[in-house]
Amino acid sequence: MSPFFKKAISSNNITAKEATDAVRTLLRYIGENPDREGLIDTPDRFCRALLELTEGYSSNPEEILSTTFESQSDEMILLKDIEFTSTCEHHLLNFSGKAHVAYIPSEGKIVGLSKLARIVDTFSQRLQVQERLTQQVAEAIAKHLNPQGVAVVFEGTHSCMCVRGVRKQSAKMVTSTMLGQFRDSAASRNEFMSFITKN
Ligand SMILES: Nc1nc2c(ncn2[C@@H]2O[C@H](COP(=O)(O)OP(=O)(O)OP(=O)(O)O)[C@@H](O)[C@H]2O)c(=O)[nH]1
Ligand SMILES: [Zn+2]
Repeated sequence: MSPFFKKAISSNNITAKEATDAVRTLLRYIGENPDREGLIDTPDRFCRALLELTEGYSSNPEEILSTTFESQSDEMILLKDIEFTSTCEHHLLNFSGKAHVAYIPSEGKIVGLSKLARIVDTFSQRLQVQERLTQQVAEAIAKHLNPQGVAVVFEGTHSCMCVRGVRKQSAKMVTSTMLGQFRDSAASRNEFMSFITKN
């Protein structure tokens, strides 16, 4: 392993050697030889990939949503079909799909559209279950923008159900969190649902 990578993957008081040794153990656990040519750099790559997939732990939702703009709008603002990719905390396997995020501003306080996608990334790039991911995105927007309502839907395909276990390739999990006006008003909820189901 190069000294650069040794330094790069030390994290949370765990040294690169401890982390890569753990992966070497797992490789031996499945009957592989971690010293064969094709696997020699794999523990290092795996640790770097895992850090990359969980870099949302070091991103701060409050900071992302801190730049706001004034607008007279009090209508629903929706960003739909936001690709997300996350890691299931039960199996450490990928789940991914699309998220749809809407809010109804209050006091004319809006955010740049990309920030909604950044919030999705922040919480996706952690070990997750889809229900909590959905709720965290909605609650972060509710907390930092104080809007009249927030609606969040995630549609995800879980590798742990596709490539192993029950092996259902087409099954999709759909989760939603509705807050404020989207929870209280069927009309607002229906408007949101009709937008996200339209092409
Ligand atoms: N509710 C929920 N369940 C999830 C999510 N991701 C994975 N799971 C499920 O987590 C469960 C873990 O169940 P266990 O019985 O402990 O694990 P397992 O023996 O590997 O289960 P199988 O996947 O059924 O083989 C499985 O049913 C997975 O389908 C998620 O985001 N939300
Ligand atoms: Zn899983």
